[in-house]
Amino acid sequence: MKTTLRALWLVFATTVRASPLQSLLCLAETASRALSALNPLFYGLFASGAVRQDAAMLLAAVVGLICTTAVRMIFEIIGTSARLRQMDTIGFVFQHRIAKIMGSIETLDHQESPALLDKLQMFRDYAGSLAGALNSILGLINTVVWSATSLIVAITADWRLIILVLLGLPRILLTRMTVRWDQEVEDEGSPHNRRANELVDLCHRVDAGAEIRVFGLAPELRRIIRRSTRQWQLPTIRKAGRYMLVDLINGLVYYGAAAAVLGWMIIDTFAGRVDVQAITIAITALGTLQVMTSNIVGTTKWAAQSIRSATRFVWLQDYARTVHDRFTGDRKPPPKLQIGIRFENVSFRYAGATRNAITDLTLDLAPGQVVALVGENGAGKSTLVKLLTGMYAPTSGRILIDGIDLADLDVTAWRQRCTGAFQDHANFEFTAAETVGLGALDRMEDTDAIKRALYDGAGENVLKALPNGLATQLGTRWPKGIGLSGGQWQRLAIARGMMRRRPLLLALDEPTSALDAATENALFERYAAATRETGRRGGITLLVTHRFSTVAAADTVVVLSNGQIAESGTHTYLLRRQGAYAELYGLQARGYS
Ligand SMILES: Nc1ncnc2c1ncn2[C@@H]1O[C@H](COP(=O)(O)OP(=O)(O)OP(=O)(O)O)[C@@H](O)[C@H]1O
Repeated sequence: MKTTLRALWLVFATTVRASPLQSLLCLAETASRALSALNPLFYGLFASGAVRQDAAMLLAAVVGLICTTAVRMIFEIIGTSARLRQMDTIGFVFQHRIAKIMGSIETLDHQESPALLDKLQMFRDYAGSLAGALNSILGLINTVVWSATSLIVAITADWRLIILVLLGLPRILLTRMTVRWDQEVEDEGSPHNRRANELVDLCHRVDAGAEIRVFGLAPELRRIIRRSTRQWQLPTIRKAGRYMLVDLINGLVYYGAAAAVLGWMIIDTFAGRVDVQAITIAITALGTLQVMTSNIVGTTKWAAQSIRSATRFVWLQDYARTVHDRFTGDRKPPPKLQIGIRFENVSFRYAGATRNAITDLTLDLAPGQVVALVGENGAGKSTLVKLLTGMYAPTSGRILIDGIDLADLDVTAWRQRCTGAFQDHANFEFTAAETVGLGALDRMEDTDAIKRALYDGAGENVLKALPNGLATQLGTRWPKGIGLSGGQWQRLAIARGMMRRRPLLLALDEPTSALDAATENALFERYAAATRETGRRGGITLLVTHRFSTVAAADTVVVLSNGQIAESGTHTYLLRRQGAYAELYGLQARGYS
């Protein structure tokens, strides 16, 4: 209930604040529509005036009808245009706010957890109704006012019309049930809709294009998309059948009863017990009462849909706030690391996973050290990097940055002191200068800094190959855009990581996987230089790699296995120890010889 009230307030406050004039005009239109409920009264007056040949009654009825119709029409024209403009404005306001919230969520859970993704999909599917939310609520208020007026007009004409009103009640009461059905349909359909959308997206993605063609996946993908779309729509189709049945039964009962009541009134009219004004109002009110029920049902469902969307918006706000409160402290990172970084009994399990990715891991990283993390696929190397950059919080244990729990640090400030290149780096399709410069927004225009970062990331050859140098647009999907190889993109990503000059943490998560041997060598020499600089400033370089040629130069090598430390020490120590590291090293050395 509290959430619903917050949702209503959100809709009201956002809409009125963003478009006050349009809100006022929409309200005026709503009020004017309620006037049409008086029409049966004027028809009755007209009929009575005609029978009695009373010119004053006739005139009053005609003036009344013209006035209500004219006022309603004028406000309808103004209101429709105001509503359309308002929906545009509010749609934009909400889109902007959604993008802002999504961009501000500090962690990655919402991009990986199926339950959260389904919820977000549902939110996106119905977010459009937020734009018309205030209007839907005004529509409901209008219907209620109009219905109340119609009821009073009908009942004062003849008490028997109460029977018809009562017959409309079950349908109105059933609305509660149908609103619940709507909610169920949305919940049930959303995972299938998400799957269909993602697969359609996959079909358009360049990186999936080759495999889709080589493996002839198109028909299979089409089949899954069709099936998912059917599963998404099936609840709606089933629901439509149920609605039709409910409406049919209600309609039959209502019109059966209406015929009986009307017949009864006609008999009374002929017997002189009911006057012509009352029977005219009754006949006009018959349709009105049926429309009234449909309107109440329709506008309630529309308003309920809008409130559901607004409630989901509130949920998104709360989710972002909870993540913020849980993951962001207010302490600032130190200017220079004195003690270093400590993983203290850290365990971590991904949302929905059945086992830990990291289990009870304790590890000290001293300031100025180059630490290499090695281990088989799935050992937990990238997870450690993500924990260290605050993308997730440990399930248990702590990560201490110079003695301060990462949970107590302002994560944005901490990230500003981190840099690196990531295994699943992004290919930002901007100009080459921007693609690299994004690594330090405050120096995006600094060409010398960008060139230096390119040098440090062994990316100067990429620059030489670009027709317009740093001004070259990257990505063939854009006019005059240039296509790059995987290795070239990777070198730009590394250069981006080199833009930040004084990081406390330089995290390089398999930065050379797509590079050739010569580039890799050049890169390592420059890493060493960058690392020395990072080290002088008390920074730590964490290098995740499968290539042991790099590992030998590290101060400490940590071998991970199943989310735990199998062994650690210098390269020489580990070779002497003849454990897992020595075995892996030997295997790779034999592979290259
Ligand atoms: N987003 C995720 N959700 C659930 N489980 C995940 C997720 N990412 C990784 N895992 C699991 O966590 C474990 C550690 O994965 P991680 O990516 O850290 O390994 P890694 O050592 O970096 O592997 P690789 O060398 O292949 O990159 C694996 O068992 C993996 O299946």
